[in-house]
Amino acid sequence: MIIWRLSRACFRLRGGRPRRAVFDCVEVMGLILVNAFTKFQFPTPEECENTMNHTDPRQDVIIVGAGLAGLKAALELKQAGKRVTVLEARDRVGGRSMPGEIAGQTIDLGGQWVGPQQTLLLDQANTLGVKTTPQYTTGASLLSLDGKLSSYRSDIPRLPFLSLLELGRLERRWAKEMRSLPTTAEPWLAVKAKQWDSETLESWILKHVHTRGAREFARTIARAVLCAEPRQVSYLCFLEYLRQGQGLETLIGTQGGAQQDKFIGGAWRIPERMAEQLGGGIVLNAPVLAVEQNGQYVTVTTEGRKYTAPYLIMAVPPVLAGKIGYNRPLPSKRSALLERMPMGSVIKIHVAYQSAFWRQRGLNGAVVSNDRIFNVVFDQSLDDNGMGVLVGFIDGDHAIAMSAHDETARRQQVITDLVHYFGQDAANPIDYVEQDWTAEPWSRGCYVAHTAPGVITSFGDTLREPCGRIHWAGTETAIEWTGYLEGALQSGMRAAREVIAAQR
Ligand SMILES: Cc1cc2nc3c(=O)[nH]c(=O)nc-3n(C[C@H](O)[C@H](O)[C@H](O)COP(=O)(O)OP(=O)(O)OC[C@H]3O[C@@H](n4cnc5c(N)ncnc54)[C@H](O)[C@@H]3O)c2cc1C
Repeated sequence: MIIWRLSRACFRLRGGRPRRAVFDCVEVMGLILVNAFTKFQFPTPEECENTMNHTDPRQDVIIVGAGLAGLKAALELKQAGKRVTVLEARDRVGGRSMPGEIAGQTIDLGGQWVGPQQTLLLDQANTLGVKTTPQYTTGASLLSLDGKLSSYRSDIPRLPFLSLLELGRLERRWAKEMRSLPTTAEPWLAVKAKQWDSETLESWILKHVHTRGAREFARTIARAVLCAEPRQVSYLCFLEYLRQGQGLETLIGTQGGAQQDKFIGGAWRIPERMAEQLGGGIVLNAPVLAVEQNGQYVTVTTEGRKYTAPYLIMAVPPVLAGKIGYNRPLPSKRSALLERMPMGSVIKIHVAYQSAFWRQRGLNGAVVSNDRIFNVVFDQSLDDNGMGVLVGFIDGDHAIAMSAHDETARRQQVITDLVHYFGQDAANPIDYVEQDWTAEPWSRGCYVAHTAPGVITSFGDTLREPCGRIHWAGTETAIEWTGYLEGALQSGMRAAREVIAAQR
C-alpha cells in the first residue's frame, strides 16, 4: 500500500501535478506512522533476554545431556570438525556416572564396573589415563535365600539339587532364545517377538520354572540387572537385555563378566576427562525445556536462553526426552514409546568399616539375597590392610518403599541386613553414604529403562529413528550393552555418525 502511494506521488510529480504529489506524500507518512503504532509490539522481557542470549547460530549440532552418550557424541563431532554445544541440566557432567566420597575414599555413586567385553569403555578410559583394578573375588560369596544363609565359590549360588538342575536348564534356554534375536538390536523383528512380548518375565517364570530356588534366583537376577520387578518387564525386553549383555553368565559374572574390573579413582573420572578434552562448549545448569524445528534449524529453549543449530542429538533418558515440549509434535508412535519406557528403581549404598573384616574370614564380600532389602553387596575396599568398604543396592519395589523413608531408617535397615550376612562385626560402621536414584529429577530412576508387554512390538521400531533434525542417543538406544556405560558410548558414536552423514 505504502509503496503504491509513493510511486503514485512520483508519477504525479513527473506529470506536473505537484499539489497532488505533496498530498500523496503526506498520506504516505501518515500510513507509516499508523503502521508503526499498530504493528509494532514491544518485546516481552523474556523475549529481550532470549534475543540477547541467542548463541551463535553457526553451531553445527546441539547435544542435550552431558552423560557419557552426549559427551561421546560431542567428542566424535568435534573430531569431525563440527561446532558443538552441549546443554546439561545438572551442575556437573556424567549423568548416571557420579562421584562421591566415603571416609575420605573416592567412590562411584553411579556406574562403576567394566567387563573385558566392553572394549569401547576400556579404550576410552585408557585414552584418558583412567586405569582399572580387578573386583576383589578371593574367598566365598554369600546367598541369603528364604532366611537361610549359605556360602558358594562360583557365580552360581548353592541351591537345592533340583533347583540347581533347573537353573542350568534355564540358563541354556535363555541363551538359545536370546540368540534367536536379531543382532541389530531390533527385537521386534524376532520370529517369536509377539509371543515373548505378550507376557511379563514373572508370568513366563511361573509357566516355565518349577522349583522355588530357580524361580527365586531368576527373579533376583531380573531385579539386580534391571532394578525392576519381573512382573513389570516384558519377557522380550528381558531377553534383549540378556542378548545385549552377551548372556546371563557375562551379565552377572565377576571374573570374565561385567563386574570383573573397576576404575581406579572412580568411573566418574571418564566423563570428567571427556569434558576436559572437549575444552568448552558445555553449558551446565541448562535444563532443556522446548525444542522447535523450523525449516533448516532446530532451536532449543532453556531457562532464559535459546540455542540454534541445524541438528540436535537428544542424549537423555527416554522418560525425560518425553517431558520436553516439541513445536512439531513427535510422531505418535515415538511419543508413545517415550511414555512407556520407565526407569528402574535403585538406591546405591556404601558402608565403611575400620577393616575389611570379612576378608579375614575367607569371604569376598559378595552377597545375593531374595529375602533382604539390601539385597546385592560387593567389596569396595582398596586393599587388605586399610579401611573396609562394602557397596550394595536396594532395588525394584524395595527401592520405591525405602525412598519414602528418611536416611536414618534406611541406614538402620542396611546395617540390620549386613549384620544378618556378616555378623556383629558389621554393626558399627565408621561411615555411610547413599545415593537414591529414584529421587534424582534428571534421571528419574536407574540403571536403565525397561518396557512392559506390548511396548517393544508396538512402538520399538522408533527407538533410534531420527525425528526430522532430532537424532537420539543414550544407553537405552544402544545396540550392545544397553544400560551400561559401554552402551552409552556406543549410542553417542552412532548418533554422531548419523548427524555427520545427514550434513553431507
Ligand atoms: C547406581 C548405578 C549403578 C550402575 N552401575 C553400572 C556399572 O557398574 N557399569 C556400567 O557400565 N553401568 C552402570 N550403570 C549404568 C550407567 O551409569 C549408565 O548406563 C550410563 O551412565 C548412561 O549414560 P547416558 O549418557 O546414556 O545417560 P545419562 O548418564 O543419564 O546422561 C543423560 C544426561 O542428560 C541430562 N538431562 C536429562 N534431562 C535433561 C534436559 N531436559 N536438559 C538437559 N539435560 C538433561 C542428565 O542430567 C544427564 O547428565 C549404573 C547406573 C547407576 C545409576
